[in-house]
Amino acid sequence: MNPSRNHYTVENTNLSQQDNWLPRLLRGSFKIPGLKGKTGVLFSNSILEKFILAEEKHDIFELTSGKDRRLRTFSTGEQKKLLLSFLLQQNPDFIVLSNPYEGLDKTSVSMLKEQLISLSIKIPTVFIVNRQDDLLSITTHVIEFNKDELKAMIPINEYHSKKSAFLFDKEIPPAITAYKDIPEVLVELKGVNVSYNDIPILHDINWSIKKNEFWQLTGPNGSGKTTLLSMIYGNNIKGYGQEVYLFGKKKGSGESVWDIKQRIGYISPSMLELFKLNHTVEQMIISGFFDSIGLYQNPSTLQSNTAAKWMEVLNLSEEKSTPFLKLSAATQLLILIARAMIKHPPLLILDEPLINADDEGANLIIALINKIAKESETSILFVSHRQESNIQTDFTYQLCPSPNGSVGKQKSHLAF
Ligand SMILES: Nc1ncnc2c1ncn2[C@@H]1O[C@H](COP(=O)(O)OP(=O)(O)OP(=O)(O)O)[C@@H](O)[C@H]1O
Repeated sequence: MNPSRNHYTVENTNLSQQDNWLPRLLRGSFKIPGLKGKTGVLFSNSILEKFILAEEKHDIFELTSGKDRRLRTFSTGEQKKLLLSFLLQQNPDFIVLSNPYEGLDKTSVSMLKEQLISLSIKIPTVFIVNRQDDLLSITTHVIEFNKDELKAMIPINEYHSKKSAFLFDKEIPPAITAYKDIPEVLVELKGVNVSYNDIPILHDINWSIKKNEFWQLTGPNGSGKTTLLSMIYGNNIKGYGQEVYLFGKKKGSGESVWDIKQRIGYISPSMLELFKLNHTVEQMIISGFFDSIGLYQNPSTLQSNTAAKWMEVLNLSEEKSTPFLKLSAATQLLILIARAMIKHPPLLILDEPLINADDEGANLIIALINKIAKESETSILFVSHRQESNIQTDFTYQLCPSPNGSVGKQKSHLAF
C-alpha cells in the first residue's frame, strides 16, 4: 500500500445532514489531503436506486447493459458489484462509499472488503459508515462534518467512538381494540417452490408462524428472503396456486389486500420514502389507527392518549410536535414501529429494519423490538441478512442455498 495515501471514514450520526456536505466533498471542495481539487464518485444505496429507477422509467440500462434482466431483480450483492465496476470504469480520482456493506451478508461483506482494500492501493477512499463494526482497517483519519463545514479530521489512533445507553423503561400501551377470528396459525407455507426463468430460488418451503412467536428470517444475499416475504405480504404472482395460507385462508382465494394489510404491520426502511408530508411525530403515530400514510381524520381521545403513551415509551414526548422528517433515520424507524404497533396487529413484519441505522440507533430499534415481543401478543417476523447478537428471537428460519433452490432450516432458541 502507498504509505502516504490517506483513507477516510466519516463519522455519520445523522444521515439527513449528508446533503449539506456530500456534494462538496465529491467536488473536492474541502481541504482534505488527497481529495482537494479532485473529483470523486459515490457508491451508495441511493445511487443504486437511481439506476433502478432510470431503468424502470426511462429504459436506460447502464449497469445491466449486456444482461437480460433488470437491475431490480438482482440480489443486493449482485447489484452492488455491478455498481462498483461501473463507477470504477469512470476512472475517478477517489471514491466515496456510503454504507457499502448495508444489505450484504457476511461472505459478500468479506468479498467487498477485499475488493476495497485492493482498490485503496490505487485511489483514496472515503467511507461513510453508521456501524463501528464496519470501520475498515485501511482508515487513516476519521472526519466529522457540521452542516456543510469540515469540523474535524482525527487520526485514527486518536479516535474514540461514542456510544449511548438509553433504555426503554415504560411498558408499551395495551391494545384498545381487539382483532376477531385470528387463528392459532397466522402464516403457513406448504411445499412452496419458486423459480425465475427456470432457475430454482426456493425449494420445498414448509414453514408456519403461530400466534405470539418471534422469528428471524435469515440467509445470504440472493437466497430468496425477499421472494419468500413477497409470498406472505406482497403480491408476488408466484404465490398464487401454491399452498400459502394467511390467517387460515389460502392466498389468492378472495381476501383483499386491505384485509391482509389490516392484520399485518409491515416496516422497511424503504417505506420512509412514502412519508414526505410535513407531519408531526404525534400525527405519524396516530395515523397508525387509520392505516393511512397521512392523518386525515380526527382521532378520539382514547386514540390520542394511546399515542401519547407510545411517545413516552420512545422518550419522544417532548418531540410530539417536531416534524417527523427532521428526525434521524433510526428515530423515524422507531416511530414507524410504534405507528404499526398502535393497533397491536396479529403479525408485525420488520424487513431489514437496521439498514441505515448507526450503532446507537440499531441498539434502540433492537431494544424496542425485543420489548414488543415480551409485552404484546403480536407475532414478529424480523428479516435480516446480518446476525444481530442482541435480538432475542424464539426461532430462526434460515434459507440455505442449494442447486435446487434454497431450502429452509428451522432452529428454536427457546430454553425448555
Ligand atoms: N423477477 C425476477 N426475475 C429473475 N430473477 C429474480 C427475480 N427476482 C429475484 N430474482 C433472483 O432470485 C434470487 C433471490 O432474490 P431475493 O431478492 O429474494 O434474495 P434475498 O435473499 O432477498 O437477497 P438480498 O439479501 O440480497 O436482498 C436472486 O438471485 C435474484 O437475482
